[in-house]
Amino acid sequence: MEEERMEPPPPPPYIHIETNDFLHRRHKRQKEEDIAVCECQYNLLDPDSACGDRCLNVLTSTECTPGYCLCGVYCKNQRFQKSQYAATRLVKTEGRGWGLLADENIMAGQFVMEYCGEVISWKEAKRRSQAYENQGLTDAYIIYLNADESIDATKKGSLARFINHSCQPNCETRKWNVLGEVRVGIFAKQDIPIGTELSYDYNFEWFGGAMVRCLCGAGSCSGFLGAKSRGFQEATYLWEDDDDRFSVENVPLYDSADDEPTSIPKDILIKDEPNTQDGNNNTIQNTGIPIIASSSEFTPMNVEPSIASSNEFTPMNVEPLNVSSNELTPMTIEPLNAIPMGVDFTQNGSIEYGAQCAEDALQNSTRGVANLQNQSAPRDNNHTELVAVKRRPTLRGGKAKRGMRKQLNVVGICDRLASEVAREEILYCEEMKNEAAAEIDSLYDEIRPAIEEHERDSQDSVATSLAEKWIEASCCKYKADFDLYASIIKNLASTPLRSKEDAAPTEQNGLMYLENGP
Ligand SMILES: C[S@@+](CC[C@H](N)C(=O)[O-])C[C@H]1O[C@@H](n2cnc3c(N)ncnc32)[C@H](O)[C@@H]1O
Repeated sequence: MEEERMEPPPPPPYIHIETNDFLHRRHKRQKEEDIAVCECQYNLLDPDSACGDRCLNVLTSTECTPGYCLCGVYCKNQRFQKSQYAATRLVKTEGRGWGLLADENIMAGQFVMEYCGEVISWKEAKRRSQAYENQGLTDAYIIYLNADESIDATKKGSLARFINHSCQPNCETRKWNVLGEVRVGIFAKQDIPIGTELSYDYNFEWFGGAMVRCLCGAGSCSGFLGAKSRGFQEATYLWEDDDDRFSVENVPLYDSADDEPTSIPKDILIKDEPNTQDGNNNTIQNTGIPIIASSSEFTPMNVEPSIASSNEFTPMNVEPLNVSSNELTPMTIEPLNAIPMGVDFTQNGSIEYGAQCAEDALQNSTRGVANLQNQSAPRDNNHTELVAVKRRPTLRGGKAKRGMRKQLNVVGICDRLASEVAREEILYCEEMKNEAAAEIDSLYDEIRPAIEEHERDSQDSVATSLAEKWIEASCCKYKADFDLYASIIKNLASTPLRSKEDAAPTEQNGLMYLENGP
């Protein structure tokens, strides 16, 4: 007698959508001048002529705009718009909740489906992520869309929300420009036989959530979900003791025999499937479960021999300025601030000269540069006031707020110098320093969005050309600082001084004034 199979409880309800729901802004309307028109012309004898791999729009991950493509109805480059999804089915997995199987043979490069959900701001994503965690939700569905926005498929989403993570995935996410909006698609990285579980690497897309031990079973498994994502690095949480889903004992042992692609024989699937793909905004209620495989018989992941993932992020040292400008180099950039070389103020406002002071300053300056080169280097915020990887306080209007520090009263110093030439030299150096500082400030406005984008979405890097400009401007600023301080020291040491009474500086704007001159 056949043993009765226990039906797993259905997935928690969610609203099924097949286009993104914009919560914090309107859907962009594509302007006519922004429409990219390809040069394809449909040729009956060559189906690929209608916006296949050679189409200029396809090559730039842009979908053709209906009415503007000469191939008309034959255009094959409107897959997001037409929801041309691969056939898939839901399955209950062992230890990883629900997952999605290929329900047809999927070809390498094929568009599998769009990751749809609610488009929310990055701030809201952070808030929601925390709220979900507080509510005890262990499954996280928020992914990055771009520098400022995320897609949350927790309450509303497409079937892509069920695709689990693997450290050796058979799919990947790709961003496409569709009618002026960026949309995230799941694409097959390789041929995927029917019945194989679909997976992609969450590392670069996942916003994070409760820290979850990865059960993908791959030989090169990184141990945790999104282990390389920023969400993971920022995480401070631990999983519940009694949540055996995340316990070490339940991590499946890797056996290379499991590397063979597995598929679920159709006859073990319970055939009672509500159609979750037909149309938008269908609430999937607990009543209808898509085709479900018994968890005990299901060997889900199609694990491949261990090869380093090509999109693995490796922080790089910043090379000298002769790197080709069109190369993209992931890096952390820290704006550099004035570091007095050999001159400093003591608490009572007097100037101190001396080798130790100069050496400290030099060390701090070198440390600032070292931080540019090595992301993991400890940060010394005393001397690197604007640290790109941290959110900084801003003034109204978005301008960076400079840290409160004692300033060199150049005018006061010049007042004490008897020589006009010496005064002019110092004032000239100060002007150079101010120009270099202004250059850094204006460059910071340019580089900040790029840094933030890089920060939030490791796939996007700060362009090397921009990084080069930043490094160059930082070096100029260092040099200008150095020249100014060197000039002050030289002239103070070698030029006659005026008496304090003649020069007595007054206090202005809370600036420290030279009181204890020789
Ligand atoms: C986008 S959801 C995927 C669908 C989910 N399994 C479900 O039942 O709805 C991501 C969540 O699935 C689980 N998950 C995905 N991949 C996993 C893996 N390789 N190991 C363990 N849990 C995984 C984690 O709880 C994660 O937060």
